[in-house]
Amino acid sequence: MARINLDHIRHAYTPAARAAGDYALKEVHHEWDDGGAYALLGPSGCGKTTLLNIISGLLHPSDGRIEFDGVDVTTLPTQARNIAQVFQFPVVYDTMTVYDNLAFPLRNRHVPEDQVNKRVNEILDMIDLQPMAKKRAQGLTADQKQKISLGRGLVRSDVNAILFDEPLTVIDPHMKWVLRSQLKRLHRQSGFTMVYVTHDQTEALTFADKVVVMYDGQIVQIGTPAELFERPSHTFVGYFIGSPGMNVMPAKISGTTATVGDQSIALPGAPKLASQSKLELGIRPEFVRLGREGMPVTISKVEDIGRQKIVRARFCDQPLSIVVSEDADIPTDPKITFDPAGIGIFADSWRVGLEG
Ligand SMILES: Nc1ncnc2c1ncn2[C@@H]1O[C@H](COP(=O)(O)OP(=O)(O)OP(=O)(O)O)[C@@H](O)[C@H]1O
Repeated sequence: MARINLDHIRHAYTPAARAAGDYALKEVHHEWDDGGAYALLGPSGCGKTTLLNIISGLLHPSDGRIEFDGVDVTTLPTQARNIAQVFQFPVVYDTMTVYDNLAFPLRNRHVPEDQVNKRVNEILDMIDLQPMAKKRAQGLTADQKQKISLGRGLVRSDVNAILFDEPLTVIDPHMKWVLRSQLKRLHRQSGFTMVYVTHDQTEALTFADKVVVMYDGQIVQIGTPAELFERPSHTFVGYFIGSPGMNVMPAKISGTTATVGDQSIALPGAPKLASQSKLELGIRPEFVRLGREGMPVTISKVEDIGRQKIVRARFCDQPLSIVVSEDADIPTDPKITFDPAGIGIFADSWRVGLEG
């Protein structure tokens, strides 16, 4: 397993790149722990695959260096990086049996046959394909084939890292849940360094210890699922993580008071603002309290989602979502307050600290 050091990496697909906007991947400078489970999460086109391909060696970055355990691998081809990869669509040898497909990476490295047998059987149990071990891969369904691809990615125990590129896309929803939990368990048992690309927040949050949120070619935050929820560093993280996402509204700040429309909101401290910039107040729907006291809102819709209700409202001419418990009373003259612990102030989309 390896520690992965991304040292001032940038990548542009156009050779004459100059401006920041020319780069599909803007500067990335991070060190990822040996044995960590990282999910690269973000919308289509934000640069996840570009970063993954730089780690795997399919792509050489325009600038910067990449190291595995302190060894510079920036210009090494994929084969020389000792990694396993699982792609979005199955890559299997149709004429081989399921067993032989899984054994292939081990036999290729001359692992003794008794160890091959032990390891392949462990993986067959894990991906639930033991009954099909002797069948040729040819007649299998797409999700069975993808399970073989996943198994092949996991079968070796001597790799630097395992890279997954949206590996559960073709898997049916129930099996997706099962495989996600198994991957998590396997990560805990094995201590592999894993990097998992997805645009699905549930996949990222259940799989990863650390979620790497990407937006517009940048990493906007690396954090545990709880950190991303409680302290989003960027408004994008606020509304991409969580359902519904964080409420973000334009605000004016004076000392420890934020003003939204004609309403004044007391802050737990004065924001440390450097210069005039676009200022916003962010608050997750779970931290908005609905009752008979506070600031007036107009409710447009109440959605019952089982144990909770989502109240869609307007506050100072801005859309506002509120999460309340399923048995909560919805007042006829609704008012809201903001839990100070849940308020964030953002300048040019980035969270600013509060004094005190
Ligand atoms: N081979 C290429 N040549 C030119 N531009 C590319 C190439 N590959 C990707 N891009 C561009 O680079 C940016 C980042 O793409 P990338 O595939 O890394 O994003 P992504 O987050 O993985 O998206 P998706 O989830 O859709 O795969 C996009 O604007 C994309 O159009």
